[in-house]
Amino acid sequence: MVDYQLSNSGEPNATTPIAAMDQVGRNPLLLFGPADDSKNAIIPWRQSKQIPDSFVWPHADTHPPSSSTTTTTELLDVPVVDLAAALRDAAGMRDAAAQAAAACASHGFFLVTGHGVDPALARAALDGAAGFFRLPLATKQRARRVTGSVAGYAAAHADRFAANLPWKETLSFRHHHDDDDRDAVLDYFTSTLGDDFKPLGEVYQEYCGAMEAASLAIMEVLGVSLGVGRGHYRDFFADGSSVMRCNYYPPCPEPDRTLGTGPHCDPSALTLLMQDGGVDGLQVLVDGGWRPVRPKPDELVVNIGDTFMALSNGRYKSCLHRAVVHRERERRSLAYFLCPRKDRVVRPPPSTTAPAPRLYPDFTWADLSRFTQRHYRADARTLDAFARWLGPAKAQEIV
Ligand SMILES: C=C1C[C@]23C[C@H]1CC[C@H]2[C@]1(C)CCC[C@@](C)(C(=O)O)[C@H]1[C@@H]3C(=O)O
Ligand SMILES: O=C(O)CCC(=O)C(=O)O
Ligand SMILES: [Fe+2]
Repeated sequence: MVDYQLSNSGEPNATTPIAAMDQVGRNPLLLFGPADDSKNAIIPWRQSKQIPDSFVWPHADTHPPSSSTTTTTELLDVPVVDLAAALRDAAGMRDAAAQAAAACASHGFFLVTGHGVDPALARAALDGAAGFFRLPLATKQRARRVTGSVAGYAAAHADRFAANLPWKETLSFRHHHDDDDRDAVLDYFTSTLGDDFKPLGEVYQEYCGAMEAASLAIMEVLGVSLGVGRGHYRDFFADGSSVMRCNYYPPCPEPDRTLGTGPHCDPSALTLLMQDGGVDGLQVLVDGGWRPVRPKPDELVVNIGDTFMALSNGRYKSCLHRAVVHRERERRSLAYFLCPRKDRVVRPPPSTTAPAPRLYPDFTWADLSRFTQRHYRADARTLDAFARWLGPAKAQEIV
């Protein structure tokens, strides 16, 4: 357990994380110095009153807009799975598995409580993201994402796409166990951003560990719910190569014409999402309508992704979701994308396929990750497009 009390590293300025001392002695706040929007103003898309054309999304994707008062934007009554109860005894596991099964078979998402993530750690991770995105662009660019890699800082993905740009900045990094690297996240922060970012790297190293532990516990529940036992999926993901992403959605002058994240299914297996302080943004497509999801502060949002849909032979649905933005309010979220080790073969256990036919060919996470980083922008149809991309030879294997 790291102490979130950060040490002062040199003169405080807008690029240097500094400690937030408090009387209690364990204040998780990370402060990066005063917000200085003049430094961020060099991000051209945040300057004018009208959004640039490249940020305008098709009507079909933005409709109904976030400001709409139609009934489709009513909050959803989402099942809440108590993870602590599931791990405590057989009755708790039975209840959790039944709730998860119903949610995953219909729209692919549910909420989780009892996940064991220290609230101070969660606060430090959320505040750390707030501080990072307030930094001058030049500092954030030290971690600039390079083509083909999922890791790095990206402003609107403008380096990758020419149209339908998302109104967001992101910082992503891998959480993996390759070569027994126990501190992959921490090493990423110090090697890309510099030693001043060690405290922030420590926070995210520990946060990723907590997210992984919660994800593996959820995998036990999903294994029970699909009748393949607690260990099947848990073991499959135990040495995973996951991705953590901090999302920042700035206020937007025309929120109804753009999106923070367009309609998509996550290509990964499972997503654990934490949203910051009371600003709605995540919407899930249920029965043809976009429905906002507003968890309580101690709840995580869990989405099934394409890789788990394949691992359950389509019995569990990859969740179709999007994130809307606001005129006055900024919003942050933290997403932990659970992924298998890169070379693991994604193949559903036999009991999920018989008598149903196999729906997707065998693939590795390395292949699907490459597909989304180099060939196809993940959307609502990634898995089908990927199966076609793998080619007829692969398709024949599944008949
Ligand atoms: C493997 C990944 C690709 C994306 C990041 C992770 C998991 C989710 C994917 C993404 C968020 C789905 C929507 C489109 C995307 C381009 C985005 O808006 O960021 C996707 C990510 C990506 O390719 O960077
Ligand atoms: O910010 C959100 O609420 C959702 C983000 C998301 O869907 C993603 O990063 O994949
Ligand atoms: Fe997503």
